[in-house]
Amino acid sequence: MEASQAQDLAGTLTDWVINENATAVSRKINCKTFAKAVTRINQIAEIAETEQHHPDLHLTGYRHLEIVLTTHAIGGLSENDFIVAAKIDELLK
Ligand SMILES: C[C@H](O)[C@H](O)[C@H]1CNC2=NC(N)=NC(=O)C2=N1
Repeated sequence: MEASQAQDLAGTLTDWVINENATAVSRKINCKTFAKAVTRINQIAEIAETEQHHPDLHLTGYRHLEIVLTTHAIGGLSENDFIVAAKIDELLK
């Protein structure tokens, strides 16, 4: 999709940031424990498998999870990224 459309959609997702060239959106969550972070990863994996659209998940500092969504097939953002982002937001709220 066009960068301007991606920026508009990203603007509706308050907890996500869009990168400079509008090719990815990301959200960071701080979990209380390593085990809770791994539970989140598994819940997000289930959404990804259902949607057949998969985020990059970075678990660092043992309990800080960054979720990055981009559509690898096009090297940019697609509607699928925003669908998965909304489902992750629903999970986390
Ligand atoms: C066939 C299969 O659905 C595709 O290869 C999917 C799988 N999940 C994917 N996830 C993401 N983020 N980008 C893709 O291009 C992608 N491709």
